[in-house]
Amino acid sequence: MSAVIEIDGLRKTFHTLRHGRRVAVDGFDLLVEAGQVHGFLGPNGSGKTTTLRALLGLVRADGGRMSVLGASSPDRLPEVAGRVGAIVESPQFFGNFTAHRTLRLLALAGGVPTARVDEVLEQVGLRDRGHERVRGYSLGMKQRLAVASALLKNPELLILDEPANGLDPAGIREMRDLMRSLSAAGVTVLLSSHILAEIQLICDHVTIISRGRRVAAGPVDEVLAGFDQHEFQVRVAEPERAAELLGALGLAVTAHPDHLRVAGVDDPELISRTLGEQGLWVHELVRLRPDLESVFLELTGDPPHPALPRQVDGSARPAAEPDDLAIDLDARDNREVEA
Ligand SMILES: Nc1ncnc2c1ncn2[C@@H]1O[C@H](COP(=O)(O)OP(=O)(O)OP(=O)(O)O)[C@@H](O)[C@H]1O
Repeated sequence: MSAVIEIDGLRKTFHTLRHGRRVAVDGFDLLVEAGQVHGFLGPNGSGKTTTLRALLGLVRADGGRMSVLGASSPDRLPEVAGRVGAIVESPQFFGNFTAHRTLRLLALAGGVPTARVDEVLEQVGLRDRGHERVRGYSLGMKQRLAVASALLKNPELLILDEPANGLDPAGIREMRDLMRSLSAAGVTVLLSSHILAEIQLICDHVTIISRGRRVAAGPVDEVLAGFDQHEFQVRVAEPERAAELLGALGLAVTAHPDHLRVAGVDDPELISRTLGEQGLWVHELVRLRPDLESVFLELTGDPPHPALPRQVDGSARPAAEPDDLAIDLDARDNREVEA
């Protein structure tokens, strides 16, 4: 498989007036191959947005090498820009415009045939609502409109920063279905998120970042398998006796109010046979598989906490920290103080 995104040893440090030096990304590596739906997972402030911005030439890196679709970034980025759709900064839409008009204007500005507008509206499931004003859209619909705008160029690679952030369960489901259909259509997707269950549902590969560093990477199943404790939940009539019997086999048994957890088991038959031979009948035996949540906690030591929604219309932007407000470090205005 060919590499679509390669990041090798990326470093970026910001300098703020109050806090001084802030290392945002610290020797970070990322490899995204063609056809992947790749999750870029990390807690708030771990460096996801900074990485994506550096990759897309929106902020200057201090070190490391990056390439997108084989072109080194940022110097040769213009050569491949037409093949990449990205939503890293929250796009602002005019509430008075319809989605159709919004996309038509973007298509005209970008030299894209306007026939593409209906296609992308169809692709993101907004075709029936395309002639309504954006003002009346739900957050999920605005997110889909943002994705539609990134799809206008028919990109081979789609980069999305927190596309599911702030969405309700129905919106998250819609976003998941959209990502799946894009992937089926051959688009490589890199999406950042701190919604672990989402990554698990949407993505086939994942890279986990913590404090600016990669802490795990690989196929989602493999990353999870590395954390499998071979653990089972057991419900049985006499849990104390059962715990003794299983403990005597060298298994790690922990008692919970209405069940036992038994770790270190390769074959669950060992549990049912051992207990059955002693007349203890198992009435529930469930394999406990690790989910990304527990992997994430173990790797980062930092529970993900729900961020404020990063809305695509900018109406509910997260409050900036007071020191950031004072010197306005928003890189989009090129007023950040770089290392
Ligand atoms: N323009 C800036 N000026 C100063 N510090 C910044 C700037 N942008 C990011 N940082 C700092 O760099 C670190 C990484 O931030 P970044 O936004 O990349 O994290 P993130 O993983 O995208 O977080 P979130 O999930 O909250 O968006 C944080 O400590 C952040 O405060």
